[in-house]
This record gives sequence, structure tokens and C-alpha cells, in this order.
Amino acid sequence: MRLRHKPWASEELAKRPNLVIQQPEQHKGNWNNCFCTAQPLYVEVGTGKGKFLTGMAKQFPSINFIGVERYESVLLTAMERVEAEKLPNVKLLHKDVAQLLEVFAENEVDRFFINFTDPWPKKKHAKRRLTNERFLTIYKQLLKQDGEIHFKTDNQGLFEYSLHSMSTFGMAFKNVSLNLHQSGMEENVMTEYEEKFSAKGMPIYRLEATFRP
Ligand SMILES: C[S@@+](CC[C@H](N)C(=O)[O-])C[C@H]1O[C@@H](n2cnc3c(N)ncnc32)[C@H](O)[C@@H]1O
Repeated sequence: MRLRHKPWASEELAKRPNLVIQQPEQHKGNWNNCFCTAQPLYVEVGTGKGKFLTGMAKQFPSINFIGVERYESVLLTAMERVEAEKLPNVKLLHKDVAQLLEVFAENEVDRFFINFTDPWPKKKHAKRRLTNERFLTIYKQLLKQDGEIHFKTDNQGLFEYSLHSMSTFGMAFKNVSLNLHQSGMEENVMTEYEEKFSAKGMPIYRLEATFRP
């Protein structure tokens, strides 16, 4: 992702504390209190500019959504998008996914979405992939008993790596697709990157996975 440095981003994000949660650690175990309604909690890691999050929150008002993103300049666009739609069921966190154990309690999350995460193709960078065992350990602790991970990517290498990484971790799969847009799946909300890659004719890979089959 090409990042445009926005030195004012931090200040802008801090002006919307009801949307961009400033000290998320304080809400650990009580995220439902941050929303108008107590309902299932879905978290998108590496949310980017928030297109998927916003689309999902509109489509599923009876779910609470949190988007996690480590770059403020990107999160700012997500914030503007969510604000424009006036969505009561979305919050944003400026955090690295590696820090999520500080922010959520065990069994607090119903679903994680990992969309078009950076593939980090070099072997020496494998630990940075959001489907590496380092991150799976975190998701496992935070997910409820029947919680799921939904993963989409355009990158065949990352998809194969993730299937291997998740199955080595003992996870079970369902609804695996090697060409999502030809699979007839309804209700697919496209992400920013998904739109870009599918417009170029690239197949989109997708899977759903659980830790406790
Ligand atoms: C390639 S973009 C995809 C954005 C969006 N999910 C989409 O599909 O359009 C990946 C995003 O994940 C974020 N990201 C990658 N690793 C992260 C991490 N460890 N913690 C938080 N965000 C991360 C990046 O900053 C970037 O915004």
C-alpha cells in the first residue's frame, strides 16, 4: 500500500473519540458497552480505508464491528467513511494486530476478518503475515468457542501458506473458494483491494476457518 504521510492524522483521529477509541485497553472485556446495543462482535484486522467494514456494518446492523489498522493516515480515511455513513455499530482502533491481547478479553470476539493482508513474500518475513502462527495464537485466545476467521486474498501464495499454517494449527475449513466471484456466493461485500484486483481479472481466494471443529 502506498502511504501518504499525513502529519495531522493523529490530531484528527483524536477529535472523534466515540468512533476512534483512544485508550482501547480500558474496554477490554466490555466492548459491548461502547456500542448502543449489545450484540455479536466482528473484528477486521488490517481494515485499511474501511470500505469492507462500512459495507458490512450497513448490511448487518445487528452486529457490532471493529476495524483495526496500524497506520493513522489510512485509518483517517476509514474514519471519514464511517462518519459519512453515520453508522452506530462501528468503532476503529489504531493498533497493531500483534497487540490485540491488550485490547480484547478471551472469548470476546465472534469473528475475525482478514482481507487482502500484505503477503510478505520473502520467507524471512513470514512472521509478519497475519495468518502466521504468531497471529493465529492471538485470534484463538480471543475468539468465542464457535468463532470463525474469514479470510480473502488475491494472492495464491499467501492463500496456500495460510491453508498450511491454519491446518498445521489444527483449524478446520469450510466454504473454501478458489474463485469467489464465480462461486455464486451471495452477500459478498467487496474490500478496496478486492475491487482493484478483481477489476484486473484476478481470482479471489476465500476461506472460513474455525479452531474448534
Ligand atoms: C493491503 S491492505 C488491505 C486493506 C483492506 N483490508 C482491503 O482489503 O482493502 C492491508 C492493510 O493491513 C494493514 N496491516 C498490515 N499488518 C498489520 C498489522 N500487523 N496491524 C494492523 N494493521 C496491519 C496495513 O496497514 C494495510 O492498511
